[in-house]
Amino acid sequence: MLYGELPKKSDLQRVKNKLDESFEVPDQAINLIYSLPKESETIGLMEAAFGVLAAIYNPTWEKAKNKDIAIEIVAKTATILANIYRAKEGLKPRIPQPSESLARSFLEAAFGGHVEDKKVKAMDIALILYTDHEVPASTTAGLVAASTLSDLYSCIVAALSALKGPLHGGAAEEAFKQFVEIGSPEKVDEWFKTNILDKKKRLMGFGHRVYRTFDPRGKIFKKYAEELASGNEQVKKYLDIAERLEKLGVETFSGKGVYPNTDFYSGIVFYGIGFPIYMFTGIFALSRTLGWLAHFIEYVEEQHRLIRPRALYVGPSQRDYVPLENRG
Ligand SMILES: CC(=O)SCCNC(=O)CCNC(=O)[C@H](O)C(C)(C)COP(=O)(O)OP(=O)(O)OC[C@H]1O[C@@H](n2cnc3c(N)ncnc32)[C@H](O)[C@@H]1OP(=O)(O)O
Ligand SMILES: O=C([O-])CC(=O)C(=O)O
Repeated sequence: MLYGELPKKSDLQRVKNKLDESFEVPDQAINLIYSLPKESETIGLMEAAFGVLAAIYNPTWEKAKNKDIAIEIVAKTATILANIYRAKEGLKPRIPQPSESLARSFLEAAFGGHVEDKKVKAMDIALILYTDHEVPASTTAGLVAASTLSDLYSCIVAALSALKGPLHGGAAEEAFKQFVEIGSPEKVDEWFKTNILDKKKRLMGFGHRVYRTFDPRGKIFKKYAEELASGNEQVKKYLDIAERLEKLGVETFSGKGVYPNTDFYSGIVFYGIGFPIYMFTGIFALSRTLGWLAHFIEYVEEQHRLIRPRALYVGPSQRDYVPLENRG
């Protein structure tokens, strides 16, 4: 993602070492997370923590250093997100430790002990599937910040703020909330009729600005949701609800090119790994951080220009200034 080529063994080891030695974050970032109310929203907490890192590190752009800073940021994102979970669950702070994968280091820091292989594998796949997707709203927001030569940590804050919305990265949480609201597979049809057909609500986890067919990542998430559902009745119930809802959604909306997107099944995977709904967008962010950084660095190093759109003024050509006291 960062270097444009698959690494040689020695390159991979160098990147892995850099990642493993970068999990520490300044105490002020962890203290800030723990000082805020437990109900605080996850992406807001990530923005706050990254604001602290931006203030303390404030790195300048240097070709020789940018990619190393990117790896440091990915490691620190895992630390921040694991500790947001721990703070919200009333657990003590814990720094991720080196392991065979970022997925394992992150999960074991969050949950505070050994995590079974099938959950680590599902997390690893989720980190890969969400890593990058061209220039969606969050990447665009971060690119605008990067184009001003703002520091890389601040660019992440910009990207996070756009990711959070339910039309973008927040959709996995909204999709899963639908499954919870429905409650059982036999209630899907009635819920769909009332909410989607009659009240004309948007079916969350469906539709995409680019795809006019099934999002290929959704099929892979579904496969891992199925694996996590085996032996877990609660996950199986949500999967059954999702499958029925998917069928009704495709029957109703495929004519408009609206199909399930990557967020439709990902929440079931995150829930199956053991995370509550409030973590879903944060996990998306943990994965997408690498893709964002690759875009920012490529843009600044290879085609840098300040991003500054113009607007076409369509109002009246002449307006007189009326003093406040004369405005009625
Ligand atoms: C990782 C990601 O960010 S993936 C996207 C995650 N977001 C969601 O799942 C939220 C739900 N989806 C949506 O709101 C939209 O599909 C978006 C914002 C993602 C993309 O929207 P656009 O490409 O701009 O589609 P647009 O809003 O123009 O809709 C086109 C038509 O499809 C319909 N449509 C699009 N998405 C949906 C949906 N989820 N449910 C019902 N109808 C939909 C619209 O009502 C519209 O119908 P019309 O032509 O009869 O008015
Ligand atoms: O590409 C988009 O518009 C949304 C996105 O980030 C994704 O699908 O991963």
